[in-house]
Amino acid sequence: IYQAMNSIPSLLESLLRQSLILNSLTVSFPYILSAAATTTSVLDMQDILERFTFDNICKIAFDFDPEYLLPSLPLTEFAVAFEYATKMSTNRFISLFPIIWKVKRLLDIGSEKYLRIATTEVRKFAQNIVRKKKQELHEKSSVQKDDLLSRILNSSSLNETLATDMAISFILAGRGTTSAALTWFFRLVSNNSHVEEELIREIRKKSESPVYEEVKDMVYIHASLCESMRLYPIVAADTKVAASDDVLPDGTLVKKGNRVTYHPDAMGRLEKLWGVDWQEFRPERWLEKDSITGEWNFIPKDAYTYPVFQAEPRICLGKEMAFLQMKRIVAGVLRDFRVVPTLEKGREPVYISFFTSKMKGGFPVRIQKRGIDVDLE
Ligand code: HEM
Repeated sequence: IYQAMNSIPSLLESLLRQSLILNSLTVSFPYILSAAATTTSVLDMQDILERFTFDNICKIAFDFDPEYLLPSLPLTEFAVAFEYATKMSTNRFISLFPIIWKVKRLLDIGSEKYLRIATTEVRKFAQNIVRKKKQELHEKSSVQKDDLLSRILNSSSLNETLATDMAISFILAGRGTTSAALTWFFRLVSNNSHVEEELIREIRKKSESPVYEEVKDMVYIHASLCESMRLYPIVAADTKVAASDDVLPDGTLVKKGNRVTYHPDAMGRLEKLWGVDWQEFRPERWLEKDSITGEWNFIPKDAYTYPVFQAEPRICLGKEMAFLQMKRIVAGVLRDFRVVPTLEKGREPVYISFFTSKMKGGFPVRIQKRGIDVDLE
């Protein structure tokens, strides 16, 4: 399993590279945005992005399209169950009196009863995918399948339970993360016209359907995404349990079994790390202008200053893929559309966190079609 895990980052990246012209990005997504641009109706951008990234991760990880991003925006029972299960599991973590949820679980009542129903629903969904995939591989053993699950099932002897757990992990890791990151990104960009102009300038230097190398090369988008995740990290706080006694660099004693939590949301707002202008959304803090060519160069921060994807040895396995996917979506959306939040002036969206963070109540926006060259003047 460990061997299979090690190959995941490059595998994910190459799978996304092959399907860079993502189906829903070329069909459903522009259709929904174009339709919204012809009316004054309000769209929940967070919901659209969640549907899109869910379809996308299922396609890449399992070669299965659940079609949650259709113009009809179908009801998503699985997504509701998944959301409920993550929320209630987080509540268990932060509960002051764990005995309460343990008793409820024992008696199968209240929130614990609903959690059981929701997790059964989630498991059933993932189990179906694994069973179908096994069947498919059995029937067409000579056919080389390119999705992640096929490769993992082919290269290791995972039992069904473990394969199902892995499928659920991938849905959890790939669904709410990039959609939440993009939600905050579009919100920040809509408030910062100079950033938006610089983004459009970069996007318009590339082709209309940028290929892998062009997407990789979009450094201003990359810096803007890093900057927006500094202010609104997707995993706001992350807890570890000490496997043995240890001493932290500042001398704090950590006993075996103690919990230690680090807080990327607090770290991203520390003056000591980011300077007096830490409150500003300023992608330029990640960039340097080449004195000869005038082009931007991206200057990464070390993972301990910016632990948004955690750090080695358990760094996010989907990091490169996530950037590639998010950059492609940003380029696709901003090239043609302007995303205009409809929150009343002065009302700030609320950042909430259940395992992964999101915008409370969704991100209501109007979509406007962008003029060809009007916006850059
Ligand atoms: C903006 C997007 C993302 C962010 C900010 C992010 C962040 C993180 C973080 C903080 C962890 C460590 C969690 C922990 O161990 O406590 C993690 C783990 C992981 N991520 Fe991501 N992630 C993102 C997108 C993705 C995507 C798209 C995938 C691919 C499907 C992915 C796959 C994984 C996997 C498999 C792990 C577990 C690694 C391990 O336990 O060794 N992530 N991610």
